[in-house]
Amino acid sequence: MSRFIKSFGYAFSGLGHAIKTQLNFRVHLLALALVTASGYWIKLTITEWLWIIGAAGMVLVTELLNTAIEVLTDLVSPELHPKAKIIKDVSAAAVLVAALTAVAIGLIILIPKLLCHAA
Ligand SMILES: Nc1ncnc2c1ncn2[C@@H]1O[C@H](COP(=O)(O)OP(=O)(O)OP(=O)(O)O)[C@@H](O)[C@H]1O
Repeated sequence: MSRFIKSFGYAFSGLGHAIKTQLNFRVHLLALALVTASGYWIKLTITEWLWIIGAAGMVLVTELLNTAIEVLTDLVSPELHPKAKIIKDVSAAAVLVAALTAVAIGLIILIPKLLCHAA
């Protein structure tokens, strides 16, 4: 049981590292806070919340994996290397695709509801 609890500690330590070192991760958390506040204000349905949670989770997970991949790349290839560049660029592209998908989902859900609310 204590090993199980310890593994949570390691995971939270990783989360703390990403929050401390990754500006993008903090920006994603801020965006999530804003979407959550707007979601409460415009009273999203359960289905709409599920889409928002799924999209946000996908962005945060890819950002965490990107952070891990960057650190691993720096560890195994401290010197500049064309393959290290590809690894980091493709990993960053994964975050970009996840973020663009989340923005599209967010806009499709939020814009019509915000317009209805404002009218
Ligand atoms: N070892 C390397 N060899 C070749 N190109 C690299 C290497 N390290 C970084 N690069 C290039 O520089 C870009 C930025 O690298 P960097 O390590 O600063 O990543 P980053 O995304 O800015 O990380 P962070 O979010 O931690 O600032 C990479 O996407 C890659 O194109």
